[in-house]
Amino acid sequence: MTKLSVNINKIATLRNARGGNRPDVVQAALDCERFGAQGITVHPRPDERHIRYQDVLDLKPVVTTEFNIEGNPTPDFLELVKKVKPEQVTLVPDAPDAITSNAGWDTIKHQAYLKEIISDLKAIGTRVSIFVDPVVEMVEGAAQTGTDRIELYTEAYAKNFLQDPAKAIAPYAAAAQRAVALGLGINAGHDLDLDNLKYLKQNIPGLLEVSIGHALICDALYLGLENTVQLYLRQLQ
Ligand SMILES: CC(=O)[C@@H](O)[C@H](O)COP(=O)(O)O
Ligand SMILES: NCC(=O)COP(=O)(O)O
Repeated sequence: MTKLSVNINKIATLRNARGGNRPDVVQAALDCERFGAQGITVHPRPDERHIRYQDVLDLKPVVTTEFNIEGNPTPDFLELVKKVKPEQVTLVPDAPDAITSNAGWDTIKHQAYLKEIISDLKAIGTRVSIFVDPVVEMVEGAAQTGTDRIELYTEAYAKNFLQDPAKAIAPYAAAAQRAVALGLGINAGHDLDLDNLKYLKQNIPGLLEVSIGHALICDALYLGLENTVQLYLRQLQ
């Protein structure tokens, strides 16, 4: 079974646009769960452009599915994660000014750095996933860090899917096969949508979780949040 974790970053983007509490991020998370989402993902960036650290603190006591916190493991981020103790933390190498996540970890160059951070996070009982490109050597490096899972960075897949699905999925299938052989759990995310999700699911055996935000929230503007969550869930059946 592949779980759908709804990333609610863009709910917070809309809320922050006017300075009030509309839409209510906590209520949106609870509604996504009520509509069938099996997880809630947030990515509190250093500039708090969307999800704020306070949102994470407000969400933790009320989220009843899996709570996944994504971010670059800065001291402030790690302090927040250790305070909240989510079911999962997903480490990404984003620069503070990145417009969005745009690369996976170099798990060979940063292996010692990641190994130490992952050990600390696992010690608090949080599952750790790290964001990686679909490159077998990066998957092999990830296995050496002690991470529980990898999250395959699917921007390239999404970009190439419409033109040539088989070519787009090939590196992901190879990376996933190596990950399974190394005992790593497989998550995936970034730019997944209603066009490309089913093919990804069909071609990545053992895919445990997809975290989807931008396209899902955009779709919900036209199709409604409840309907949209259930449309995404149907792609994973
Ligand atoms: C890691 C990843 O690809 C996404 O989870 C990321 O959180 C998207 O960030 P923005 O919502 O800021 O684009
Ligand atoms: N880890 C991917 C995620 O949480 C959402 O990415 P996107 O769907 O907003 O591109």
